[in-house]
Amino acid sequence: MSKSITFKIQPGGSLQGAARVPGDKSMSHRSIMLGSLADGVTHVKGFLEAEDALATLQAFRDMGVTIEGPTNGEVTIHGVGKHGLQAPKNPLYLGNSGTSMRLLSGLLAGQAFDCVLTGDKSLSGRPMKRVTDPLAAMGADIKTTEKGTAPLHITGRAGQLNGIDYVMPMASAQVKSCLLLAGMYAQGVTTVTEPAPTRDHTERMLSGFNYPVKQDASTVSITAEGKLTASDIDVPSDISSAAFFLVGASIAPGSDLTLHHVGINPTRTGVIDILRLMGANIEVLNERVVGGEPVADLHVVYSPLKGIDIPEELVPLAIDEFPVLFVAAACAEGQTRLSGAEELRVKESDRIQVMADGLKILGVKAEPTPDGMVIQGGTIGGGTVVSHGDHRIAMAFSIAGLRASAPITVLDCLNVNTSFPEFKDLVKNLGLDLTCYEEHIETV
Ligand SMILES: O=C(O)C1=C[C@@H](OP(=O)(O)O)[C@@H](O)[C@H](O)C1
Ligand SMILES: C=C(OP(=O)(O)O)C(=O)O
Repeated sequence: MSKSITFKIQPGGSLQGAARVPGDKSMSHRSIMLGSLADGVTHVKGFLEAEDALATLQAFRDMGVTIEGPTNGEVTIHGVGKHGLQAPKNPLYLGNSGTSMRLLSGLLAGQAFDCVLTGDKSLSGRPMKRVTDPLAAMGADIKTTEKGTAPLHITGRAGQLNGIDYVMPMASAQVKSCLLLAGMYAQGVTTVTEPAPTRDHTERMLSGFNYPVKQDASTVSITAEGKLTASDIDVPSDISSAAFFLVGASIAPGSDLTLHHVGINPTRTGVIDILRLMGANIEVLNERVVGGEPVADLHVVYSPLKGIDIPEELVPLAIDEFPVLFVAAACAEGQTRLSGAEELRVKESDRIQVMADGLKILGVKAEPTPDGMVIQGGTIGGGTVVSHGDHRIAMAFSIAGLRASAPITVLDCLNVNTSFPEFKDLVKNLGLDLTCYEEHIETV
């Protein structure tokens, strides 16, 4: 038996009140990784209790790390030190999580044991050569399928990795982080240069654990000369989860919403910049720094949006927010054009094609291009769309219901649990008329 989840959304409504969305997914992954490799005990608050981050947590338990929790977002990690991981008895199953697989491939390349990384159907179709090629140049031994996908068979090359100077062909925080983690086990200096700024949580958290990392403009360097000292971590709310509500309140007349304690690291705030360029009314309040990461409360009030050409430099800073930004564009007056976003085609689904298909079903003029989309704003109708098992597509089409003229049914929503299990309850409490149907399907 397998489970299938369908969301049915009645049209209209507005988002009102205040909420704290769950913890940042990127930081939750990294808190487990660095906490496990640290000397001492790390306490994490605000940990994201969703499938992706839990897959990372389970992987480290499988490698012998004692981890207590999560209980109400609190996790206690009994660090085993940089060289203390043990060989897992079985392949490490990483579910739907690209971050887990790509970061772990780097971290495990230089260990004293072999292991296999596997994932679900979506993760098993995502490109891994982007990490295994530069890792091979460092001396790693990782086998992929012929297509360059998982499962990854890693032969541990303890003491045999060498630092490289790598200029990334794409703006990817996962590739950058993978190489930095491998660099912690390599001889000499590992240097990564990015073509555009991407999220820097790995660099910040390494510094928070007292591990030396050198940053100079678009280049980050690391060596094996260092150790991680346990450090308490307070994970703020995930701006990528907050984005659904920022867009929802911006498009639904009558909305007035405050989102508390949201991470506003400048490498993540592209969604605020893009929405403001479109005319959104978003205030950033009570800015503060918590555990080396900037945090604020976000106040958003409905405001009519207009179409824009999205500046390409904002793309990596809003990379996970495009599904819901496409919904904002569909509600805006005039045309919105996105380019330079070909990375969207290799996420949990092809987010350009899947969003264009769904928007067309809802009567929106949306034309996919190889690296983006052109959307003519106007009205959103009703219909049945498919999320293709992609959490962000499921949540984006749910938010579209706020401005739809007829009910929207979103099929295949189980994967919302990978990043935001509380989404359906929270969005309902704030004003969206969403009903969740669960079906059990016979599998052969
Ligand atoms: O490093 C991270 O935590 C992430 C980086 C991004 O992926 P890419 O590096 O593939 O852009 C993003 O899409 C993903 O959700 C999380
Ligand atoms: C792309 C995403 O995550 P990952 O790459 O970790 O699967 C996401 O959460 O939108």
